[in-house]
Amino acid sequence: MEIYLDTANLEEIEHVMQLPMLDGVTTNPSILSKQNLQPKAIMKEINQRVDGKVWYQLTKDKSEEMVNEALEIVELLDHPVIKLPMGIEALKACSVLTKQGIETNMTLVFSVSQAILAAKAGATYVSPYIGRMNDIGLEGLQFIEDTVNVFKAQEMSTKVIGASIRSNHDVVAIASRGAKAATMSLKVFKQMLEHPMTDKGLVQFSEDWNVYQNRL
Ligand SMILES: O=C(CO)[C@@H](O)[C@H](O)[C@H](O)[C@H](O)COP(=O)(O)O
Repeated sequence: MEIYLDTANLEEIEHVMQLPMLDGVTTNPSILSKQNLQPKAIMKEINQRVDGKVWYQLTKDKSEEMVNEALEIVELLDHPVIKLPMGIEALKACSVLTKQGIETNMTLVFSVSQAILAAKAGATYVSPYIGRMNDIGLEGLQFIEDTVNVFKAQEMSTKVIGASIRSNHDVVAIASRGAKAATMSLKVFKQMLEHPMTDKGLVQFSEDWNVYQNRL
């Protein structure tokens, strides 16, 4: 399973990016807007700190402009993934970028039919937003399962990446339903990593070891 950090915060990225299980960093306009640098400057800074894929979401409306924006960003990154917000113009741009060998992600996908169209346009990934679906009473996990099943049945190679993930339990739930990737905040990543019983066990082992060493 691919695991991404959903952030443009350089301190957060430096804090964990050396860990080998992280596959890169995903961003979107809201995430970038929290920084005080121009978007291209932030993307370059992220790229310097990440040994993996760096995802950038296009901001233009028309497919031609989207393709041009994507090509400018691709120049700046070692392993770019271009995110396109679901829509007719994005589908057109996606297919152009795919034909040029650029990895793409159709984001803001909220129905299986949208996911099918994204896959047909050649998207490398589609992003269902689990948290935001659950917030409005939709079944985020069922959606992941249905999309994975349709892709399997149709032999479509597009991967499902779970986005808008709110806890480590969401990560496990989407993994067990066949999502190939997840993107999450540092908080959720830490939830995946840490457990109070691990901490308690470490303290106990260390105390027992010290007692044993002092006795010898
Ligand atoms: O779509 C991707 C990655 O494919 C993400 O970067 C995605 O934009 C973010 O996970 C969401 O915007 C975060 O959603 P939320 O936590 O604000 O509900």
